Order: sequence, then structure tokens, then C-alpha cells
Amino acid sequence: MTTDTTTKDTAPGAPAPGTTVLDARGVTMRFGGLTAVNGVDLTVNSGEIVGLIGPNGAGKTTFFNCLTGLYIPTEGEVRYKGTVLPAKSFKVTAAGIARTFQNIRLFANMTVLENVLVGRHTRTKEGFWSAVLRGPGFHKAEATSRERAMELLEFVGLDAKADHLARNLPYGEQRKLEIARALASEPGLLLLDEPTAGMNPQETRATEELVFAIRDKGIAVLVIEHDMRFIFNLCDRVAVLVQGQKLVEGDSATVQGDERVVAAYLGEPLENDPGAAEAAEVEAAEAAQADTTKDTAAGKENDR
Ligand SMILES: Nc1ncnc2c1ncn2[C@@H]1O[C@H](COP(=O)(O)OP(=O)(O)OP(=O)(O)O)[C@@H](O)[C@H]1O
Repeated sequence: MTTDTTTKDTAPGAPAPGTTVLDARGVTMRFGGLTAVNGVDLTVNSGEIVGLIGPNGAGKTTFFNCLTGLYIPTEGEVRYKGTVLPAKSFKVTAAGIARTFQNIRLFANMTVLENVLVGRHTRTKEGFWSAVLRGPGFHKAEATSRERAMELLEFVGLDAKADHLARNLPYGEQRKLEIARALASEPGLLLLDEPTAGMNPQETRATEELVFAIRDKGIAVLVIEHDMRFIFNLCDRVAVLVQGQKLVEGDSATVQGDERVVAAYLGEPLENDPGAAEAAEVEAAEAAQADTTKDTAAGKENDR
């Protein structure tokens, strides 16, 4: 596990160490009669990886949407570095919050590099006419953007595939590309919505390392995930949402040991439950072994 907290390679949008980056207070989101998120407080500080977990339908994605300007909370307030967030998602991105989505949203027919360049648009000052006239300012900005995009691709391990079409990447690499694109807006806070969904154990492990490396660049991270092993390995702090409300918040050991959390998940097996597959495999192998032993014993009986 990478635990190096040096910030020698600090990202441009990274906040000063130890500051509150995100401060959500009393966030409530109602859809008609349904209260999807109910008075949730959550802070994320610089240098922190915070996890948001909860059963299906607990309100995690809705809460994320309230943090990124996709939804305007019915009640409550969200501040980023002390300033109340604007109500438009592109302004939230420009302010310094970037996100990935539960369902990958890449430009499938664009190259890997182009996808990252799209993510840089909130950081390029060159306007429409500059782009049309393609003057020296445009070319310089374009060269800088390409250079930064390639750096980010190298960071996530996709530089060799810069010219591939996004749709031709394997699933795990598409998720990495989404992260590179989000980083292209030079965020101070990165929100990851189920970054390991559909990944195999090796890809999940690589994603864990990538998130640590992002944190080591000074970017605060808030992550939703159903894979508990991933969350508890990764996060400095974990908040548990149940039916729209924050039930518990604390470090991994505190949350894992909280009876209310265990109860909230009862009746709904954890997705990617750590060890469940292996346990099933061992049980099956033991059962098969028992059968073979029985057959052999029976065979020996018959031989007599
Ligand atoms: N746009 C919407 N309109 C109406 N209801 C919604 C909307 N978005 C979410 N909901 C409802 O709000 C509740 C919370 O949903 P949400 O997707 O935020 O949960 P979640 O914790 O992210 O679940 P999952 O882990 O399955 O992704 C659910 O009951 C859902 O049906």
C-alpha cells in the first residue's frame, strides 16, 4: 500500500495541507415525496481520502450530485474552500471539483488523448475566436494542454494508448481514462462514484494505488464504493449513509466495528464481499474432496 504523503509533485489545483476543502452542511434532496438525502453534513480536508458507503438506494449518488451542481439541494449548503458552490456543474468543475460517474461517460469515438483534452477545457483561457483563427496564442495553449494531457495519461498508465479510440479500451482502462479526464480540470477535490465497479481484483488493486497517488499529489478524494475491502484499505475516514441519513462516520476500524453498520447491511450481502468468493471456492473444493474420499472408500469396500 502506498502511504507516501509527500507532495513534491503537487497538482496545480491542490489546496494547502490541512484545510477544509469540502464542507457540506444539512444537505437535503427531495424528489416529490421522497427524501433521498436528509440533512447530511460532511467535510473533506486536504490530504484526505473519505469514503461514502451505504446500501443500494441510500442516497450516495444523489448526495454526489448535490456536491457537483447537478442537483440544487432542497435544503443545506455546500462550500468548496469556503465559498458556496455555484449551481451549475461546469462552474463547479471550474471552481475545482471534478468527478467520475458510476456509468462510464467517455466520448467513445474520440481518442484517449482527445478525451483528456476535453477535460481541460475549464482550464484553458483561449476563447472561441482564438480557436477559430488559430493564432499563436491558440497553438501555444494547445501545445501546453497536450503536454499536460500526456502527463496525466502517463500518470494513470495510459500514455501508450493515447491514440486509441476510447471505445476500444478494456473496461478497467476506460475507468482510468475517466479519472485522467477528471484530473485534467486540475481539481482540488476529486469525487469518484464506484471507481472499481466491474473490475477484477488486480484492476481494483491498481485503482487503489492510483487513488493513493492522487492523494499524494495533494488532491482530496471522496469516493463511493460497494467494495468494502477497497474502502476500508483506502480511506482515512468513512461515512455511512442509510435511507438518506448519515448513520455513522469514523475511521475504518470504527465503522467496521459499528453494530448499526452491520445491521444496516443485513439482508443485503455486500457486493464483492471480501473473501466470499474464496470461501465459496474452498467450501466447494472441500465438498468435492469429501465426495472423492467417500467414493474411494466405497471402491475399497467393493474391492474386498
Ligand atoms: N432523479 C431522481 N428522481 C426521483 N428519485 C430519485 C432520483 N434520483 C434518485 N432517486 C431516488 O433517491 C434514492 C437514492 O438514490 P441514489 O441513487 O442516490 O442511491 P445510491 O445510494 O447512490 O444507490 P446505489 O448504491 O444503488 O447507486 C432512491 O430511492 C432513488 O430511487
